[in-house]
Order: sequence, then C-alpha cells, then structure tokens
Amino acid sequence: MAERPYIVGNWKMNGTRAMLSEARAIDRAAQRYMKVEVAVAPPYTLIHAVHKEAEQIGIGAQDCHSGAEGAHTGDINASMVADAGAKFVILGHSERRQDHAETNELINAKIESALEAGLRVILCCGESLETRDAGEAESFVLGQLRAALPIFQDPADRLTIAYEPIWAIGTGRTATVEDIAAMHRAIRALLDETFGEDVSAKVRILYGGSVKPDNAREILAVPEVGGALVGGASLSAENFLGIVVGASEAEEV
Ligand SMILES: O=C(CO)COP(=O)(O)O
Repeated sequence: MAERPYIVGNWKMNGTRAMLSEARAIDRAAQRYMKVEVAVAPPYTLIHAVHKEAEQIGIGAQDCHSGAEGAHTGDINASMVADAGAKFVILGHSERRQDHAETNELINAKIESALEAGLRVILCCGESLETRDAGEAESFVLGQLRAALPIFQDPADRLTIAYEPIWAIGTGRTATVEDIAAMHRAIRALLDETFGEDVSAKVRILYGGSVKPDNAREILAVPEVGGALVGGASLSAENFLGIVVGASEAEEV
C-alpha cells in the first residue's frame, strides 16, 4: 500500500460550534495513531474554527465553487476555503451530483480551481443500485474518473480517489469486501494506465459508504483499500476514532 491509510470524516450538513469539542477530541486522540492520516471536512462555517483547534488532523472542505471571487451570492470558492485553513476539498460527491445536478464538466472546473488554489482533491465516484444491478458499475465508475483524471498534472501530491457506491451511503448497507476489492482493482488499473505505475502507487483509493467502527477493520484490511471516507460515523469522536483504531489494526495485519 502506498502511504499511511487515510481516514477522512465528511461531516456533510452537520455541525455547529458544539462540534468543536468533538474535533478537539479527534485531534488529540489522532496523535496516538501516527500510522494513520486523519482528516475532517466540516461545513464551511466551521472550517476556520476546526483548523484553529487542530494540531494533528488535516482539514478540508466539502465543496467549492469553480470560479474566482465575484457576484455569486451564497457561494464559496477554492481560495476562500484555503484561506480558512482547508488543505483539501471533496469534489464530485454523489450528493452534490444529485442534489445540485453537478456534471463532470462542472466538477472538472472545480478541480481546476481547487488545484490552482493549492488544495488537494478527494475525487468521489460511485454507482447507483440500478447501475450495479444492470452490471454496469465498473464502466460507470471508470467513466466518471476518465472524465477528470487528465486534469491532474501532479496526481501523486494532489489526488485521492473515494469510491462510494451510492446505495451504501447512509443506508447501513456496505458493499462486500469482494465488491470493494474488485472496484478498487479496476480503479487502480485505470490510474496505472493514465499516470504510470509509480505515480499511481502514490494515489490512495478510499472506500466510503456506511463505514463504522465494527466493519472498519475488515474493510481497511482489503489490500486495495487505502482508507475510508466516513459520513455518519464521523460525527462522534468515539465512533470516528473507532474507525481510526480499525485502520491502525488493519495496518498491523
Ligand atoms: O458519503 C459518505 C462519505 O462521503 C458516506 O456516508 P456514510 O458513512 O454516512 O454512509
């Protein structure tokens, strides 16, 4: 496996300043698990406050606008999140693709502006249940990635992929380890083909979708899995740290 396992909490539309104590607890505990890289992506409103609390963990944003500053009421761009303390941004999440009709073209424009602002990108991909049942999961996911990968000039430093099957997000239903391994292998083959094996080896592929303390170790022990993108279970320090412990134990196997 390329680098340390990477465990990222995506808080989604959750969290007021009351969450800062959880962030502090995550940060302090993460210092005991240096074999694991830990990060959280709070909502925009908390990025700066969590950044100020954090000594160990990485801080990111869940989205950014594709443009420079200007007349876009309610929007936040990449340089603004970087200025608030974010080091990475999650782009292409299925909830943005669905709720905000984000296309591959728009996601690409966001990737470009994120890279320009010096941010790393966690690029999400994943199929719906209908697509999986139709036997088209792999071609769909690889198609999403093929649309974006050419933008990355320096993927080793800047790119992480997150495979999140839509039907496993927030449902309590996880993909089987065989399905996860198969999709991660297909994504790795595409990265090898696009960037060459040496560079590809430095790009981690995370799994996301109902990762919890009780299944983290099994999922993270899959050799192709480089970490996890965690939604619901990242909202409590206890649960999130349970996943960090799972990642640390999976490393030792
Ligand atoms: O979408 C996810 C992370 O980005 C996964 O969410 P859950 O862990 O709540 O299923």
